[in-house]
Amino acid sequence: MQIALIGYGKMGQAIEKIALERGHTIGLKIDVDNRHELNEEKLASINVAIEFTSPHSAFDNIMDLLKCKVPVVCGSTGWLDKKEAVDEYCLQQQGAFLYASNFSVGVNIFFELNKKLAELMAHQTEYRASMEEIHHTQKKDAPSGTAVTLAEQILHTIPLYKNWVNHASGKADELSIISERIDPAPGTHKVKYASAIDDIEIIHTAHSRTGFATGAVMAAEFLQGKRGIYGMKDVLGL
Ligand SMILES: NC(=O)C1=CN([C@@H]2O[C@H](COP(=O)(O)OP(=O)(O)OC[C@H]3O[C@@H](n4cnc5c(N)ncnc54)[C@H](OP(=O)(O)O)[C@@H]3O)[C@@H](O)[C@H]2O)C=CC1
Ligand SMILES: O=C(O)C1=N[C@H](C(=O)O)C[C@H](O)C1
Repeated sequence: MQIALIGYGKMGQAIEKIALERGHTIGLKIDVDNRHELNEEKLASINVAIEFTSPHSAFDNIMDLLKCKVPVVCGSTGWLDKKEAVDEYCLQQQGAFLYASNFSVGVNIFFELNKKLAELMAHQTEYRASMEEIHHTQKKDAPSGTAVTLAEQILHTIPLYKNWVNHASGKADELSIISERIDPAPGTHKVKYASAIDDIEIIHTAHSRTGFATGAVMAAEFLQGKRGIYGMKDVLGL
């Protein structure tokens, strides 16, 4: 498969390594200084583009790729207020789009665990839920995209919580997400239910970026030749 890497930072480079190991070729690398090369001519031989840039650039990159009829795997976080517009444009273009706030197999299993735990805790009113995420100091967005996914799952399942906030909240109907920035931290997420009697915690700790990069390449392999909107659940059959 011929892959275009949109964003050649920490994740772009990790993805390149895994893609080559899995027998793919990198046909195009786009970064800030050659952004003008994201055009139909340069993308002509590309099977799938993998976009890992930043919260501010992801939307424009995705739209340009869909316009050029290139299937897009996107891992950039912090732009989800525009996801509906992307999905709509993708369907209009009869294109293919796959977004995941976290591509690692472990975190996608953790998402399933989080939903199940929230179901079990939904009516246990003596417990209070809270979340914590820890990442490296270069991370641009807070809370992390993964933390937002986990929080949305809890809000969807436990009627008590009306919204999440990115600070310690004393309000009963707010779910607190605490963000810490420490080097080196590829990504740690904790969900805690605390009561006077005991605490229940689930934690996922990434040891490196290899899991995110491997999942992104698996997603690209899945998306090649498809149309429509997908997530990692489709790739992993969860
Ligand atoms: N879904 C997942 O599993 C994961 C998601 N992420 C997310 O991926 C994104 C990237 O993370 P990471 O690789 O660590 O970040 P980096 O800052 O290391 O890399 C981002 C790269 O994108 C480039 N870039 C910025 N703007 C544009 C643009 N308009 N067009 C093309 N390239 C651009 C940057 O260039 P320059 O350096 O010149 O600014 C940089 O090389 C973040 O949003 C992060 O949250 C990260 C890990 C896993
Ligand atoms: O920026 C990162 O590094 C990461 N970003 C993703 C997120 O925002 O959840 C995934 C992972 O935690 C690493």
